[in-house]
Amino acid sequence: MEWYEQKESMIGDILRFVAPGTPIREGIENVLRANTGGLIVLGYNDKMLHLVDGGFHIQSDFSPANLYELAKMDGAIILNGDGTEILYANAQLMPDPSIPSTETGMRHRTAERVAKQTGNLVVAISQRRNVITLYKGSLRYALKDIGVILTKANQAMQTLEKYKNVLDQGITNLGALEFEEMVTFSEVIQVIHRIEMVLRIKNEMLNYVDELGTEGRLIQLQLTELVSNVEDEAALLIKDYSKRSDYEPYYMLKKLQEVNQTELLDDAQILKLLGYSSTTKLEDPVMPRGYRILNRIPRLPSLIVTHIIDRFGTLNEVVKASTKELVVVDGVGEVRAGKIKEGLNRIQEQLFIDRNI
Ligand SMILES: Nc1ncnc2c1ncn2[C@@H]1O[C@H](COP(=O)(O)OP(=O)(O)OP(=O)(O)O)[C@@H](O)[C@H]1O
Repeated sequence: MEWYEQKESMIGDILRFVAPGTPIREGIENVLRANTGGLIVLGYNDKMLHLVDGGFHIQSDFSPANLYELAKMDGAIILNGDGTEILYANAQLMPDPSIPSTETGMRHRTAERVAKQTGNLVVAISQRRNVITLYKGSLRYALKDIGVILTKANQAMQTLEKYKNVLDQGITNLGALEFEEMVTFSEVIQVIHRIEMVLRIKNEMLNYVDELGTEGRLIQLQLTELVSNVEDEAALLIKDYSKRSDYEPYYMLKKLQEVNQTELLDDAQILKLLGYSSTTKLEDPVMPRGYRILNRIPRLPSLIVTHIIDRFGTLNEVVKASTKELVVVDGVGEVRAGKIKEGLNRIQEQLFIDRNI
């Protein structure tokens, strides 16, 4: 995993752990409302042992109400790693003061240092500023107000819908051109750009969904409905046009998204990833293998699609093939060959109706 993926997945784990609907979050919200402030450490391991001073040993089951009561005392509360037990309260934490901290207040400085020193999740609930800050290792994350995230998530959803429509139209247009043998790299790359845009917003939304917990269920449903097939479609597109046999399509999709994380997409980079040389021009023609279109034929198993493409090489050769020629392929009999021809005709007709170029 790349560092930012690790970071992303760690943030995701943490956000799910403290998401609305969990007992931990309910406890934290209680402390926030009570205006007492709080410092909560999750996990009591060897590293913690050395930096805890004083406090009461409690050893009780975690409940939001217990947390609330204990937060009235000064000092830190220490829970077990999964937050099901309260181990200590009123503890003084003494992390290594030489660990750098960007925080100003003592509570937050301590939280940041303890997180860095122990790797545990530490939650600081500010008394004066009404904010919850999470620390784990060197990660810092300020939880936002649920209303604010909901608004952002809904805005992102609208943007996503727009981009998804644009992508769908691009895919339709590309399909129509494929049947006409008129595809150039330019159209392929345009569709890849659009896929990247959609996936980028989708990833942003997944963070909101994590952070919203039970409050985000509706958004999660909408998100799944809207983009669940985008990655599969993208993988087929890559299989249609990639020249590389060393990359598996989903791996390549990830690679494309990595480029996306750090810099803006660049046509030449995409061409290179797809295995084309630097002399390839955008206006050069290119033939699809046919994975995308053939996979749309009802009840045609993808293994047979692969056999067909192995035999014919490109979509256009498949389209031109007679029923007799199709029957030669492993797993294709008379009936199936007829269905393939019929399916291709129907898909082509529909694409020609839906295209807008
Ligand atoms: N080392 C520590 N161990 C345990 N608790 C601490 C430690 N340092 C500070 N606290 C707790 O934090 C409280 C507030 O400290 P301080 O005002 O300096 O923090 P802060 O980061 O500015 O937080 P806030 O925004 O809540 O004021 C202290 O009263 C104490 O309960």
